[in-house]
Amino acid sequence: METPTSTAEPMLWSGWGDPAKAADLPETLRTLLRDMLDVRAPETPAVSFGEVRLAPVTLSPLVLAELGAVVGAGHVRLDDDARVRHTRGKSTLDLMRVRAGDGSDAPDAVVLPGSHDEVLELLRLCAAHRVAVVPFGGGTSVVGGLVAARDGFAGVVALDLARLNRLISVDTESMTAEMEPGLRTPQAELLLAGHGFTLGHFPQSYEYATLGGFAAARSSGQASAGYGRFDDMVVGMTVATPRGTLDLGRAPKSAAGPDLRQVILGSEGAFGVITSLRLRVRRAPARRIYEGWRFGSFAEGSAALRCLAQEGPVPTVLRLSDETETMIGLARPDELGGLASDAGCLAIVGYEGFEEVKALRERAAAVLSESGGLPLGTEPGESWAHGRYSAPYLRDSLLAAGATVETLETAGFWSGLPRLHDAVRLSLRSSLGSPLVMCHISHVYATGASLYFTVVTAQSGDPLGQWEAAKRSASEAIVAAGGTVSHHHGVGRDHREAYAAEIGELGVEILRGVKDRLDPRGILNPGVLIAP
Ligand SMILES: Cc1cc2nc3c(=O)[nH]c(=O)nc-3n(C[C@H](O)[C@H](O)[C@H](O)COP(=O)(O)OP(=O)(O)OC[C@H]3O[C@@H](n4cnc5c(N)ncnc54)[C@H](O)[C@@H]3O)c2cc1C
Repeated sequence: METPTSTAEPMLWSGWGDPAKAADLPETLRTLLRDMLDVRAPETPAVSFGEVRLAPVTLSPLVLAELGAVVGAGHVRLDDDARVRHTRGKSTLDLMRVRAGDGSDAPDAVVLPGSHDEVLELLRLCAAHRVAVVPFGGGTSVVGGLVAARDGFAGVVALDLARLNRLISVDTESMTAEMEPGLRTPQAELLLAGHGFTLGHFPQSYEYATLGGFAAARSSGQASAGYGRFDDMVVGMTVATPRGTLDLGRAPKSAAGPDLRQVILGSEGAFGVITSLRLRVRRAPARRIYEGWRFGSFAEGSAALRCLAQEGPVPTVLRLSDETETMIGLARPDELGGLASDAGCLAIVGYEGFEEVKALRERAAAVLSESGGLPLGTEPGESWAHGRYSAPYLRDSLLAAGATVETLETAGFWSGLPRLHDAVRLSLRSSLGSPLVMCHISHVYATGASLYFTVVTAQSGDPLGQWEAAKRSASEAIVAAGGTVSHHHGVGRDHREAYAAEIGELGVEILRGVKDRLDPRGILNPGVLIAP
């Protein structure tokens, strides 16, 4: 059993990430916002921490004492700091609400269990007292996955899994590691590095998101072409539910009926709390090379990526920015807003591995060249790798400057991708007037790919309503164009209606049936995934 030696700084309560890394807006971006989007400073600046309005704690002292008896009184927190930091997630809407002083979704208490058995006991108590429970990993949900419906409940607790942060064991022969859900990615990587392994999961939320959150929301990292999505990495898991324990995954693959792991993956805390994961690991690579390729158009670049995804060789990182994103420089955060003069679309192609990297790179280069790509060398790739986690810090500065910036993502089959790309852009433009809409192919498969959109627009007098309406219509456009409402962010509350449209009434009934069996009193994340 190994525990991490370092923990990251607590996340900024009103924005993203480590407060020490707050980013100023480059002058080029300020000009762009003013001249292109007519962005003006907001009339009301963000509130200070002390001005966030929290609802009074409704949980009775008796219930709080019982929770404390399970985890130890020091692990039940009622202070404003803990409550504010466990209010919602990190979507732009979440940030706007808290910056406006709205702490109405704050949990009554934050409870930190230290073992699977403690989680089981907490769930039993909360069911008995009808207390809603929000499993809380890194708090980086961008789909409203951390907001519980309060109606009919005696109160809400955030079940923070940070103390479940051990590497339990490594099976070097099977190349799997059993790890606890509260491990943040840097901690997990550090522990695995001690054994020469890596997970290879590098989402943009890398610094703060946890293993449990990745499994619960079916996350996908920036190197998914090579290492796979997080749900591909999960070979086993233990889940605490109000009805008892589920131990899933006794073999890598099985024909023994439907795979119940798939019921828990993506269930976003609505069916149970993941208390340990058995994960496939890879040997930590000795070589990493990232490079840039330019294509004449998004269509040409997409065809090249499809060719690699279908015929191989498949690089570890494979992404392609559309013309607008290439022009703004989003794929090269160090030069953001510099308005690249050469037209076309930038692809970032990365290789991680060992001796085979050289040959792989040569074979992939031949395919990319034959598909019309122009090699740009490693400089754009290194620039991308250097700035890959910095964009979320800029979002805070953009918000403060009066711009709404948000991302949304989908996936579809290759044949439907152009239609999906057009449909989302059209919908965002018709809702928002003249926003800046950028897109890249973020994850590729043999049969299709994921499209990841970044939208920047001037804030209206009601920025929350403005984005809610735009997001609703974009989700409808995605479903109508045959895409999925989420490739890797999950459902939460924000995508609930669109998800229901995607799976149909019968699909929702199946989920409701599972929930009723595992969580008969409906205490787990009420309102997330399916309507309460
Ligand atoms: C700036 C930014 C960048 C992002 N980039 C990416 C990206 O590149 N790729 C990507 O996939 N996602 C990305 N995300 C989304 C987010 O990081 C992922 O959804 C991630 O999986 C959430 O992990 P978390 O630990 O923060 O979970 P949380 O946000 O704490 O929880 C997410 C959901 O899972 C539930 N949950 C958490 N832990 C458990 C558990 N142990 N058992 C059961 N349920 C649990 C919660 O109740 C909630 O519904 C990004 C988010 C932000 C803010």
